[in-house]
Amino acid sequence: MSLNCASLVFRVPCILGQPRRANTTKLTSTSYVGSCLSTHRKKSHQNNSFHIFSQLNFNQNNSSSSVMEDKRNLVLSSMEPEKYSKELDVAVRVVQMACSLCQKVQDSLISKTNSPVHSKDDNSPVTVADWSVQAMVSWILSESFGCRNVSILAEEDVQSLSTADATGPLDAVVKTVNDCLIEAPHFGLKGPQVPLGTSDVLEAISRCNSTGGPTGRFWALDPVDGTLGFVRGDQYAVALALIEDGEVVLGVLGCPNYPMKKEWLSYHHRYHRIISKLTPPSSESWDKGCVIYARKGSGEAWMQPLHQKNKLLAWPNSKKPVRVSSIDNPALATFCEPFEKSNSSHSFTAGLAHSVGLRKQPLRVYSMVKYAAIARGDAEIFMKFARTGYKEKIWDHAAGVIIIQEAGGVVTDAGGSPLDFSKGIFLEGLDRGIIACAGAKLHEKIIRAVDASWNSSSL
Ligand SMILES: Nc1ncnc2c1ncn2[C@@H]1O[C@H](COP(=O)(O)OS(=O)(=O)O)[C@@H](OP(=O)(O)O)[C@H]1O
Repeated sequence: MSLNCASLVFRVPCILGQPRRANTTKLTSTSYVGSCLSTHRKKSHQNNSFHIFSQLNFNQNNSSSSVMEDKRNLVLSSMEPEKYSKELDVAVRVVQMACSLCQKVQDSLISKTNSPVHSKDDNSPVTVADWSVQAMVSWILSESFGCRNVSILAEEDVQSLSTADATGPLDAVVKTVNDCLIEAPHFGLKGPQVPLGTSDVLEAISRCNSTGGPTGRFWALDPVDGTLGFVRGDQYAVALALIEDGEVVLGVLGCPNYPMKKEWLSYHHRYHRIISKLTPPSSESWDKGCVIYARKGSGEAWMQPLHQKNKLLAWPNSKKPVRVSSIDNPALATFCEPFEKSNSSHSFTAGLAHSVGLRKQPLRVYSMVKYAAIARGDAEIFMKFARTGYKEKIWDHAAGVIIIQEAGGVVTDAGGSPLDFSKGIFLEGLDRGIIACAGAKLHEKIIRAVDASWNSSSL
């Protein structure tokens, strides 16, 4: 694995870990501004330390040896790579690989040469891509950090794939995983020396058996988020987050069909495909798809284009910063919500939208691409109100939440409390729904409207 360290050598450690907010704390505009200020302070700290480093070099010849030793120690301690830099490097590369894998499977699904759609016990469609991404990510993370150091909580379980009537899908998964891993060097990662066998693939999937919790470190993976969008040829995402002691510290979101023209988000992806076929390829290689990522406490979120076939992944050279929109006028704001009304009450959000003065039609998009849209500044609000009794899973939100927060936005439950990733697989204690906004002003308006509508309905 070639870790890109060039940019790290002269950088000082970024102070991670903002003070943990108690789960009962409501997020207000003041706490939001507070988090922006702490980010600013961290940046000043970085600049100061860089200054100290230059100063020490300049004075070196005039110093006594013991003073020089002290200074050298000071410099060495400030040259430590940023925390989680290797984890972020590997996570971005492996999500790039996963996007490439998914694109191939989705293309074959659309061309109908074979049909990789299968049914899980709960009748939701699950694809070869789900299992293959999970196996591939699990294998790469284990190789990069050592099996014993990697704990993964992921969506797919191995049982349905290892039964006798699943030999067709299993063979397809093994082939898909190996076809993907052979490309690992293009992504700056090391693949296996010999192709993985069936038992290796099953083992990689079954290794993702973490149950999360408040202590220790684990990865949360949704191999293909928005399965319905995926099988319909529309939006979906690959989501990978690193959670440490109950806090999300890294988030990486691959969005292979994210259109570069934001208006196209509201069109069915079929339209994008037809137009792409009708128009000759332009010199603009970045026409759709991106990987977005953020590290806790950095105050920054980034996106990069999808890896180009047969090229070496140029990362982080190709990254661009993303920032939430500055629109705080509800009449100009775009709000997104789940595509399926069974996943979120469209009528309730329509009422809320009306009461806070949102005027635009809702943008219904599958998967965590909605989080990406807020982080990139293409939409201002995301609301999800699942039916009573449904428990949100952490892999459906962890990566998106940290990316929006570091891009300058606010994410809470509908009562204004932060989402709690420390309670295992589910977002326990979630109050009614999830609200993500580009800014504190819009967020407060929506929280107030939710409260008002709840109170009036209980009268
Ligand atoms: N009943 C119900 N209510 C709420 N949420 C549910 C429900 N059932 C499933 N899920 C989870 O929602 C994930 C898809 O959420 P989205 O916001 O992407 O919805 S939608 O696909 O746009 O309709 C979906 O993710 P995937 O399974 O990865 O597709 C599920 O984790």
